[in-house]
This record gives sequence, structure tokens and C-alpha cells, in this order.
Amino acid sequence: MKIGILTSGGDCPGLNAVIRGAVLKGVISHDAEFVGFRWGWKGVVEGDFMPIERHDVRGLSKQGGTILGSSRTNPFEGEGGGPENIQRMLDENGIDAIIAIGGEGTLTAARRLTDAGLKIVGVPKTIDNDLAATDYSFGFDTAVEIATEAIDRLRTTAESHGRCLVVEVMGRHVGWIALHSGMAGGAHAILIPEQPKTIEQICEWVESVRDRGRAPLVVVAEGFHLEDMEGAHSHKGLDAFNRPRLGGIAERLAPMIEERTGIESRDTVLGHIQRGGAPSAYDRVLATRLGMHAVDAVYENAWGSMVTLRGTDIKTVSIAEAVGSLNRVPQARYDEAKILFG
Ligand SMILES: Nc1ncnc2c1ncn2[C@@H]1O[C@H](COP(=O)(O)OP(=O)(O)O)[C@@H](O)[C@H]1O
Ligand SMILES: O=P(O)(O)OC[C@H]1O[C@](O)(COP(=O)(O)O)[C@@H](O)[C@@H]1O
Ligand SMILES: [Mg+2]
Repeated sequence: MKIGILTSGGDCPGLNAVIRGAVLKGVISHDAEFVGFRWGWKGVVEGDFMPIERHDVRGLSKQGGTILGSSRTNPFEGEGGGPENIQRMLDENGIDAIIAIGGEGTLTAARRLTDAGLKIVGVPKTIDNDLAATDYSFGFDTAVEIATEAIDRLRTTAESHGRCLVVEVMGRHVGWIALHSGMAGGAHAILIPEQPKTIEQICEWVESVRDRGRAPLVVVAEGFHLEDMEGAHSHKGLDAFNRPRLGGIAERLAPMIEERTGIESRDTVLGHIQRGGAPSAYDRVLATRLGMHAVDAVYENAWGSMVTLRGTDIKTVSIAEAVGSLNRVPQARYDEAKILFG
């Protein structure tokens, strides 16, 4: 069998480990051949792909980014877009199936294409950990490690000056990175999209920390909004899929905190540093296993399914189930963390 692999949407540490896991499992257990589509669905629509041999994936699990490139191309648009054109391209090149590694956008596209008869298996990718049908997604652990290290470092400089530090992490719809890095780093307040708060509440936490003689540290997810804001802060226009580009809520909150509490405040936006570089050991293992099981799903003709982590096992679920809802931080997890605020 000849299998095409693609990586699509925002990148994530561990993408290369998925590719390596899939290729090694396919070559060793099934005598499969592989090609990689360049730049996500763009390579599928344009018939732009390259062979991936076993030697191409040597040492790849520790490498950040994706050797295939990623984009936000819509596979239903453009001259070569849509299921009929894509199937023709696959037939002409003897490609039997596609493994699509991506988040809810990529997987929604994959589901629509499988509904039209294409043979696709999905692998969940999200740094935000916002896909409901998998317990964890690779990349998340690495992002939490990076954010935690940053928080540890920011605490020492904050303490030296008696300042309040507001640290912004990723998290468009859900606050998992903020919750985990904030708990790990001993944050005095964690602000997430699922839990809008008032500036008065935030300042109450900040002042209580100052009153104990400590430098307050606030972790905020980019998708957080104050109760009186319409939605997440965005001042950078739209992304390639016409969604508001987030980032900058920390820059808004720090002066508001300083003005109300009189505590000198600074902000740091971690941004894409959370998505760059080598994946953690946990993410390498998870990504490798997901890649291996995706190949098994191809050989089981499990079209329209996605591999998923359930407890410590890798299972398959339908993509439709996977993209149906978001993995939000439950109220109980937030309440647990909140005991430590202020
Ligand atoms: N409903 C959809 N139908 C077809 N293509 C989609 C759909 N949603 C997203 N896509 C495509 O998948 C790409 C990747 O989605 P995006 O949300 O940006 O990343 P991710 O896969 O990481 O969630 C989008 O740019 C878009 O072209
Ligand atoms: O800068 P980009 O590539 O547009 O992506 C930014 C967005 O991607 C994210 O990292 C989401 O990533 P995931 O798709 O991996 O969940 C958000 O936190 C952020 O808003
Ligand atoms: Mg998405």
C-alpha cells in the first residue's frame, strides 16, 4: 500500500515523531510505501508530494516542527480542490490512503472528504489540548514545560523588584496550558477562556499576594476575557481561515492591575516559543504511538476514524465524534486550582 501523510494547521512539537512512527511501523510490519504531501492540504490539492523512505525518518522524533511543512489551505477550494479532483490525483499517483495529522479544522476537512468517499485516517494535533475525544494530545506536555520554565524565571525577576508579572500563554478556546503551567509554577491567579473574571477579582488576588510580601504572578490564556469584554482580545487582524488572531490580553491586564493596585506590573507574552523546539519525552512517545496506530487503522480500512489516547491505551474513534465538542477545563479542575489563588 502507498500511504500519503500530511501535517496541517498550527504546528506542534511531535509532528515529526508521528511521521517517524507511522513510517517505521508501516515499513516494518506492512511493507508499506510512504509519500509526504508538502504544506498540508495544499500538497494534496496541488499534487505536490515527496517520497518518505525509512532513512528519511532517522532521528526525527526529537526534531521540532514538521519536515512536511504546514498551512491552512482549504482542500475544497482551488483548481485541484474537492473530493473528485483529489481522488483523481491519488489514483494517478497510486496513493491508496491519507494519514492527516491536524487539529479540529484539519480533521473536519478530513471528515468531509471521507464522507465523499476518500480513504483518510486522522491523527489529533493540538497544543491547546482542546480536542474532546483524546485524553491528551502531543505537543501539550512540551508547551506546559516551556511555559512552566518561563514562569519559574519570571518569578525570580518579579520577586527582585516586588512587581506583578502577567504571563500570557496559548489557549484559544480552552485554558489547559494556563491551568497546568500555572499550577506547576505556583501562579497566584490563573485566567482561562472558560472562566471570565472581573478586574476587581483579579486585583483582589494580586493585593492579597502583595500583602503577604510576595510578588504576584498571574497566568492568563490568550483566549481569556474579562466579564465586561465581548470576547477574547484581538488586535492583529484575521488568520488565513478568517479567525481573529489572538494575543495581547496580558498587555491589557498589566496596566489595569498597576492602575488599580499601585503595584508596578509587567507583562510577558510567550507566543510561539511554546510551539517551537524539541518535543518532551512524553510527547515523543505519545506521537510515535499515535503514528504507529494510524498505520494500523489504515490497514483495518478504518476510514473516517482518528487515533486517540484513552487512559494509557491508543484507540480509534470516529472523526465526527472527535470534532463534535471541545475539551474544556471542567469547573472542578478550576475550583481545585483556585484554592491556591491570591
Ligand atoms: N469546515 C471545514 N471544511 C473544510 N476545510 C476546513 C474546515 N475547517 C478547517 N478547514 C481547513 O483545515 C485547515 C486547518 O484548520 P485550522 O483550524 O487552521 O488548524 P487545525 O487543524 O490545527 O485546527 C483550515 O485552514 C482549513 O483550510
Ligand atoms: O499563530 P497561528 O499559527 O495562527 O496560531 C495561533 C493559534 O494556534 C494555537 O496555538 C492553537 O493551536 P492548536 O491548533 O494546536 O490547538 C492557539 O493557541 C493560537 O491562538
Ligand atoms: Mg484549529
